[in-house]
Amino acid sequence: MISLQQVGKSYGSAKILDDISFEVQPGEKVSILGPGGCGKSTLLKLLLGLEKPNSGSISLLERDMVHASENEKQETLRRVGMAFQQGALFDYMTVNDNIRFAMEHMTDLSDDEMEQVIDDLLLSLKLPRTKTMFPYELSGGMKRRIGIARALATDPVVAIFDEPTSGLDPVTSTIILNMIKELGQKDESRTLLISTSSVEIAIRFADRIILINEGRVVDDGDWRKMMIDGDDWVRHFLSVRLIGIDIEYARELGLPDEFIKKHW
Ligand SMILES: Nc1ncnc2c1ncn2[C@@H]1O[C@H](COP(=O)(O)OP(=O)(O)OP(=O)(O)O)[C@@H](O)[C@H]1O
Repeated sequence: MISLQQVGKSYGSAKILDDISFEVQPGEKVSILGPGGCGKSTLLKLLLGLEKPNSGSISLLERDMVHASENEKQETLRRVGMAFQQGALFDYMTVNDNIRFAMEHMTDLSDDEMEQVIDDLLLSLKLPRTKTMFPYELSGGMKRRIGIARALATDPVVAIFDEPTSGLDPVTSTIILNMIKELGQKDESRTLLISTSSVEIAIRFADRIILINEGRVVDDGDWRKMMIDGDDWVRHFLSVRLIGIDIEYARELGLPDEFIKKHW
């Protein structure tokens, strides 16, 4: 489904990604976690073929994204939903037209079918009244939700969300996180990837975390295991942001007993 092998990327003399390798199987839910500036967005851009790596191979839905032509990439991206952090909506289009634009380009739905999908999505987001509004009339959280709705409107096999909750308040973050999770639960075969610098968001989203630091994969697997068995940096990175949260919430998140006993 997704495979990166020994991928490296530099901008000028700055090495941004180094020897990145991992695979994601169909239906997997994965959080790509790492501190700000560690290279997460760059990694997603490479995966989507929006940028080229300096070395290594990248395959998405069986397509070699390094050597594919623009047409071949577009063909593959028709089956992929994506919402980037700065994934701005088109300012001059209404919410309806923003979502419709994606569907017109990426699906073969009829006008009526598109209308139905948009109405259903906006209803499930509790944003039906935004349909005829322009982006400048929406709050930051609403725009983000519409951006995610747009990524989902095409019913993608793989959906990729870059920092879906950054800069949003906890309540809006939870709404968005649940929205993406529900999407996975509705169709278990759908592969979902998010990137985030929030440990809490990462572990709430998926069991599997690919942990990146300074452009390298430092750990990959179940976060509960990482909390106990990871190296010093991994354990520190995961714990420092969680220690001190309410103990009930710590249990709700599913933090391992051993971890709770040690830190609370
Ligand atoms: N086009 C570019 N030219 C030069 N440097 C770049 C370019 N794009 C990204 N970088 C640099 O690459 C590094 C990684 O950036 P990237 O946006 O991938 O990280 P990130 O982990 O997504 O960070 P954040 O969570 O803050 O968005 C940063 O130091 C950034 O300045």
